[in-house]
Amino acid sequence: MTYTVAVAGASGYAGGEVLRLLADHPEFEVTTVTASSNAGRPLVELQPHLRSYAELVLQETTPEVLRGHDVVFLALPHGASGAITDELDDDVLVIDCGADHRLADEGAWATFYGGEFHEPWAYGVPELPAAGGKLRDRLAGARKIAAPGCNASAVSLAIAPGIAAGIIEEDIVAVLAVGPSGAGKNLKVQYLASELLGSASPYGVGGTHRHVPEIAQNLVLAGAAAPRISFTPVLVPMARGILATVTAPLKPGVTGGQVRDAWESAYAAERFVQVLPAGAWPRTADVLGANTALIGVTVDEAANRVVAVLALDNLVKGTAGAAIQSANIALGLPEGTALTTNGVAP
Ligand SMILES: NC(=O)C1=CN([C@@H]2O[C@H](COP(=O)(O)OP(=O)(O)OC[C@H]3O[C@@H](n4cnc5c(N)ncnc54)[C@H](OP(=O)(O)O)[C@@H]3O)[C@@H](O)[C@H]2O)C=CC1
Ligand SMILES: CC(=O)N[C@@H](CCC(=O)OP(=O)(O)O)C(=O)O
Repeated sequence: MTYTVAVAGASGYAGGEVLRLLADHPEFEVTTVTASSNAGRPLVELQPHLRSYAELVLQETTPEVLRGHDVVFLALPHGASGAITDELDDDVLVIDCGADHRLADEGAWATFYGGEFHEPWAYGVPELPAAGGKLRDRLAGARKIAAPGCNASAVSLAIAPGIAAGIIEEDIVAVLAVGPSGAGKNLKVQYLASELLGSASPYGVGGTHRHVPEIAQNLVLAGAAAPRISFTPVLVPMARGILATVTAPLKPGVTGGQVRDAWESAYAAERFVQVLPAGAWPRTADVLGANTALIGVTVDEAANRVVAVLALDNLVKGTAGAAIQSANIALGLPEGTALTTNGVAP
């Protein structure tokens, strides 16, 4: 069967990546692409690397334009999708790459985002441990899916095995090296090459970053009671990629062997989340363009902390790949359709 697909926000980074991956999807046919200020322009003017879509012209992002498709991917700024999703039919599969349908806690939404609150949807990180199973179970048959924040998925996937196994304290410290494409095609001065190159620049420091409540929500799903999360992202000069270093204290008596077992068993059956052999550490260069998250894990004996290091591509496993993987699950298609574990190197 062929599903007709609309991609809203197709002139942006996340929408562009959805399109790049969907070009290899045998069951999805993209018939409509939309934008805002760039509506009316040919898609390839904005996305010159997407040659297979040469015939498509960006339309306005309205419910009327998006209606009539089997699947709609929304890659709009947060706050812009809620009004549109309210107008689409219940049986249409909608995957929102923005934050509007991620949080269940209205208070957290008001604190970290503000504006109108929208109901939470099934969360698009299939491999996350949740209540003895995986979030994948909640995506099967879903028609409304919230794709994750890229930093939130990196931190959550890195540390959730320790929470699910009950072997770490709920006192998480995460420091991330992140590429500027996570911020979208943003014209802010801090994303200029002259500001980024040759520097590492922290932002969202001190518990203020919007992904803190999203990570907490994920870890509660994995079995935490009231996790404390210290989260510090650092912009570094690489176009895309996240390297998350996440640590937490071990509960008394927990051994290195138990840690390795917890991480390996959590992801043993997963194709897109892989735990590296002891002593091996992931690099962002190994996951660029791939839907893979790679994890290295060890115990720092002197500090009595587990140290998990995870690399993913913010635009693939952190957004567009997660969105497509989740859509595949929702429709009962092979989960990895149009997705690869192979990166682009060097
Ligand atoms: N970049 C990343 O790594 C990740 C992004 N996301 C999320 O994906 C979404 C898109 O992000 P990203 O692609 O990075 O952002 P971009 O800024 O690159 O793209 C934004 C897109 O939305 C369109 N747009 C802007 N304003 C409006 C509006 N008011 N109504 C409708 N469309 C509008 C733009 O159109 P035009 O070009 O015409 O202005 C463009 O197509 C965001 O919610 C983001 O948080 C999630 C995880 C990771
Ligand atoms: C470099 C940079 O600014 N990155 C973004 C990542 C955004 C993301 O993951 O998406 P959502 O906004 O949809 O949550 C940030 O840290 O906010």
